[in-house]
Amino acid sequence: MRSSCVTPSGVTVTRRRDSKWLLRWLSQTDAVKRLVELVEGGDIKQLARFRLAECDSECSGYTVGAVRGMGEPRLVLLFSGKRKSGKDHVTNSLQLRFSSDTCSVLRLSGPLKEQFALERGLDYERLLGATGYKEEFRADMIRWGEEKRRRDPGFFCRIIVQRVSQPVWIISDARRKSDIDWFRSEYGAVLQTVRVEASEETREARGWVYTPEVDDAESECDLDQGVDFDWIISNDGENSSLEEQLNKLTDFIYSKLDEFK
Ligand SMILES: Nc1ncnc2c1ncn2[C@@H]1O[C@H](COP(=O)(O)OP(=O)(O)O)[C@@H](O)[C@H]1O
Ligand SMILES: C[C@@](O)(CCOP(=O)(O)OP(=O)(O)O)CC(=O)O
Repeated sequence: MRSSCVTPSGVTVTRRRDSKWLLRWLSQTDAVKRLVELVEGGDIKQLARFRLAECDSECSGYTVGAVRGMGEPRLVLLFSGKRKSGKDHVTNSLQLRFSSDTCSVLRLSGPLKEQFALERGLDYERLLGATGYKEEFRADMIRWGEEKRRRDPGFFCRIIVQRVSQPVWIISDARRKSDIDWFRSEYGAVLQTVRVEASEETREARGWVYTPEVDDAESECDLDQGVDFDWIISNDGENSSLEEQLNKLTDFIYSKLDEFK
């Protein structure tokens, strides 16, 4: 679509530099109504890939955010790594390099922990943290999640991709080949796999203690072999080395975003 156009009925639609759309219209209700008409009428076909998100008043117009569900991600980075390798640290650091409109971190373990906490009367927030609380319940959570995945391998994958509005998705915690297979089948054209690695010494220094039924289970080992990762991040040494590796990944992300400008 051109960066700006006026529809036959006089609505100016402008694509802003941050890829949002500015609708110059008089009221939010009218803007929504008009947007639906435009999309349904095929007036501005490209707008069909977007839906109205939060409307904020700006120059008496309204912004329209790109929203997944109707839009597709431009890049999906699927991270994996053993526990305490630094998946959360690395994915959070990467996200901080982008605006919250651009990049979202999605966790497969999120809905798993939420539902598990509900069923067992546990503290969901504490399960999200990197403390001993999560470790106390990890083996049980693994078993619980495996049961769900056995019946439906895409169960958690489908939940986390709902209603994501950003064009860049960072999935922080693929653990099984079935996770990679699911994302490959849904988003193969824009998928990049990223492995975070750290030595056992480093992981121990971060609190890792070998635990049978966890560290020898599929959850930790399924991706040890048989996957040709697109990116490998070594998260052992100096933070400057991590920064350098993240710089390369960041450049790659921007290059993918640029392709759509
Ligand atoms: N490069 C790093 N620099 C400093 N602390 C790190 C680094 N990588 C990981 N950590 C810390 O190590 C711990 C485990 O990392 P985390 O990202 O939670 O690992 P994972 O998600 O793979 O289990 C966390 O306390 C985290 O802050
Ligand atoms: C039951 C789990 O989802 C728990 C995962 O919790 P986190 O993703 O918080 O774990 P680490 O970051 O590796 O420490 C594992 C699974 O098998 O699905």
